[in-house]
Amino acid sequence: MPSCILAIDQGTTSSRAILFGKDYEVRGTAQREFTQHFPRSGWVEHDAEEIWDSVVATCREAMEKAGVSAADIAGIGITNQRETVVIWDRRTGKPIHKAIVWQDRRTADFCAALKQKGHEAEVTAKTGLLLDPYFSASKIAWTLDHVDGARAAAEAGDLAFGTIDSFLIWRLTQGRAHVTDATNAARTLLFDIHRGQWDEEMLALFQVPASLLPAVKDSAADFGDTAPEILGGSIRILGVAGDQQAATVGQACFQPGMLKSTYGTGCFAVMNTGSQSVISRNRLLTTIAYQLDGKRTYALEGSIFVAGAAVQWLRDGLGVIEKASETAALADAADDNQDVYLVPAFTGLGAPYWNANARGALFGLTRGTTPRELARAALESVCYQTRDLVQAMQGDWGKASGDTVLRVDGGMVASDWTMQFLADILNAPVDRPVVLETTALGAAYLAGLKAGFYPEPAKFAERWKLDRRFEPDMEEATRARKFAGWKRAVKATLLAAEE
Ligand SMILES: Nc1ncnc2c1ncn2[C@@H]1O[C@H](COP(=O)(O)OP(=O)(O)O)[C@@H](O)[C@H]1O
Ligand SMILES: O=P(O)(O)OC[C@H](O)CO
Repeated sequence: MPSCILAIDQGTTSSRAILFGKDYEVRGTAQREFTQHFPRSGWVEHDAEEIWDSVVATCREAMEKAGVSAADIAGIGITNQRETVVIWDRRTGKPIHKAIVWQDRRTADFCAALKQKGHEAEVTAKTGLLLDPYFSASKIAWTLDHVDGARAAAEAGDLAFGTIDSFLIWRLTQGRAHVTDATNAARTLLFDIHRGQWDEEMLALFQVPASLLPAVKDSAADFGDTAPEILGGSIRILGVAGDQQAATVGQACFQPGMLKSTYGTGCFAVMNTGSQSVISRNRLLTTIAYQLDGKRTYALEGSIFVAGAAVQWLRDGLGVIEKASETAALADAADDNQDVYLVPAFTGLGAPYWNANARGALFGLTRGTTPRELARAALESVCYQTRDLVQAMQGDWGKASGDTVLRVDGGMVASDWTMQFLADILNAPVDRPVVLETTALGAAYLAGLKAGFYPEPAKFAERWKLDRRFEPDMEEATRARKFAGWKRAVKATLLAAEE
């Protein structure tokens, strides 16, 4: 009898494999970071081969640690960094270019030109997204136009496009399945989220041949079987969702109005809006939260490109910390009389500003500014950005106001300091669950649901357990002053990005 589900969480900075048992307990886990390539300002690439190696290695390691074999695994759930583009040759399975990562802004001009021609309204109406380089379509077009012979090969049907889930499934099934799920398709700018189909007009607009595209399935579906030699036996792939959607599932945000925010490299707030696809008036995205039995559940999403990445910058760029966890002590010791703001627009600004040309800025520096104030500014910037998103959501969805409770997860929520400041600046409670690996859990749940290993959503929701609730504890005047300072800093950053 199978005793667990294997979740593959292929994130922006690392790949993880986690085995979950019948009671959602973690039976084995492995994690591997991989190389980030920054070939030019605003460009971010990954080596899809390195990603593949990291995924296989972590799966094998987690299985070994848990002492399980392929026969013990009821199914695999895959969750992934979204939008990132891999294009490979169907004949060899080899990528034709490095993966262009969601953070990459190289197609900013291409998107701006389409916007200028007035295409954004139709794009948003169909896809729920905006004309921004964040999403896959312009990155696919770029690859086809910059790799020798790629466009001709695509037109001849020799190439395949996929987000990371799709690429991994292709490799795991040794080319037998070219598939994705609706949540990942919904991030490409090529998918009509209302009809649940690839859209001819979007394909024409972005000059993407239909022959490149994977088949789109439910989030809990039969995605193919792994080739036996990879994990020591064939395992069924039964769940797939983009990582933010998987976290929404993992946090059991199944009711309309429920809101989660995940703090990894970036930060993504997703609110379930049920069967209703709410079109935002505040520059949020409309997306698919999950699709089960052909039925789509929609969500509003606010996407911030830099959250934990600001902490990584303190560590790797400035070298002022050695470990991410040092930021809390530094922030605690920061000088209260210095109002230092970091606007971490390293790869532009996401929701609700959507400015691909903006670049990061620091405000309020004095001779007395030290790494302490920088660390505090980095942590605070993540919280200010969340408040921007929550306010935008409240504007779009009245019910999320007042008694909003935010369910948080992701690597950065280990920071109590950040979570307290988040509650303070939102003036709302912040709930951190016991299980922080909600992304992987969500993917495991989808696979387990399909396998009949896990029960229906309502039962799954009952197991959600609170680790700690952070209650707001800041004077209104302080909150207002600090947030007004943030707004001024953003305004100045946007001004500096104007030509
Ligand atoms: N204690 C901490 N304080 C602040 N930031 C942290 C802490 N622990 C981890 N982080 C940040 O969280 C991020 C890692 O989160 P994770 O969910 O693993 O990201 P991803 O899935 O995007 O790779 C890193 O950017 C790291 O800097
Ligand atoms: O890898 P993460 O957790 O930062 O998530 C990346 C998002 O899916 C990008 O849209």
